[in-house]
Amino acid sequence: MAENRPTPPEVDRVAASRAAVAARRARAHVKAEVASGERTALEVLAAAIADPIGVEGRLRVTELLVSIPAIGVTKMQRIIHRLEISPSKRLGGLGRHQRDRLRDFLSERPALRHSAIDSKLIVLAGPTAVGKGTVAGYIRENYPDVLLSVSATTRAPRPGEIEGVSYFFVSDDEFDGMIRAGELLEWAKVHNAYRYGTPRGPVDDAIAAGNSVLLEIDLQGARAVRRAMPEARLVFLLPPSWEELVRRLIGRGTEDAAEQARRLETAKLELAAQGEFDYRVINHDVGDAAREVVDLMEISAASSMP
Ligand SMILES: Nc1ncnc2c1ncn2[C@@H]1O[C@H](COP(=O)(O)OP(=O)(O)OP(=O)(O)O)[C@@H](O)[C@H]1O
Ligand SMILES: Nc1nc2c(ncn2[C@@H]2O[C@H](COP(=O)(O)O)[C@@H](O)[C@H]2O)c(=O)[nH]1
Repeated sequence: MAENRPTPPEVDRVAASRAAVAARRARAHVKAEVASGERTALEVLAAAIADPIGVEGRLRVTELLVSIPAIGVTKMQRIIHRLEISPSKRLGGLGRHQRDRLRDFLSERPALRHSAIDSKLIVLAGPTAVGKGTVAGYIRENYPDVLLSVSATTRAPRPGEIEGVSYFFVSDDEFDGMIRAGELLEWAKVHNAYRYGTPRGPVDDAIAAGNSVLLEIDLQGARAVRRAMPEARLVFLLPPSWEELVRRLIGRGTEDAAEQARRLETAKLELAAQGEFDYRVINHDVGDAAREVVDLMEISAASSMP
């Protein structure tokens, strides 16, 4: 059976592919150790410096960074750009200055060791014109530590609304594409009219980085988030009275009479569902309501106010 034996080049190829699999496993093991906190990224960097062609030395900088619980892909890309390190660089192949910059970065940021458990996801819902957008805007202006999710919508911009700040204004086809690509954490057709959805990426990144996130969405969206992320805290914003709600809707003047009537119909259903929420906040005064919502994230105003 000697003729069935692999010829020497084949033996080389088999051995090389086994070695590659073993090396990949070893690198995965190092990443798991960093992710679980068994080893710090600094310790891994030190091992790579001591042995540039060992397991740690073969690890890419990008792989090391995303193993750290507080760092998602977007944040990692920002970090390597700032440290002027190419995404293909392995730890063992870093130049002295790059190595020093990475070491300084890792040692100066103890907060990076915090896990996603520190983050808070707050969902702010409530009937039309209660002031959700106004309160969320106040939080964006005055509490910069809170990430305000920017939704995608198929409705047209209102005067003064800004693309990428108020919403991502997309066509029906683009919205379909986002759903198909799994880019939305939740989405709903609101007031039986247009579709609205929460882009998943920025929310995941913020939570992975230990930051707090606020979603200002409708009741259907709040229910969907509760199913997907049971740790989310659901806040229902209430008007001081029904009459005041109608006054705010009409006073805003952004909908015609038919749309106002449709929204008030939805509002009755939404008000009836307030018992499903973890907290209720009455929007008498915008600043007070915003503070109550932020307090639920346990972010101290002193550290958050500019
Ligand atoms: N505390 C408040 N006191 C008085 N007016 C308010 C208060 N909060 C918001 N408003 C006003 O109420 C109107 C509706 O507010 P806003 O557009 O923020 O509501 P919304 O809940 O986001 O509505 P929708 O769900 O329809 O988008 C706006 O004209 C806003 O200026
Ligand atoms: N389920 C979701 N609802 C959303 C989202 N973004 C906004 N909304 C809600 O839509 C209505 C109407 O908003 P408007 O700006 O047209 O007045 C309001 O209740 C919002 O809270 C979302 O991403 N998902």
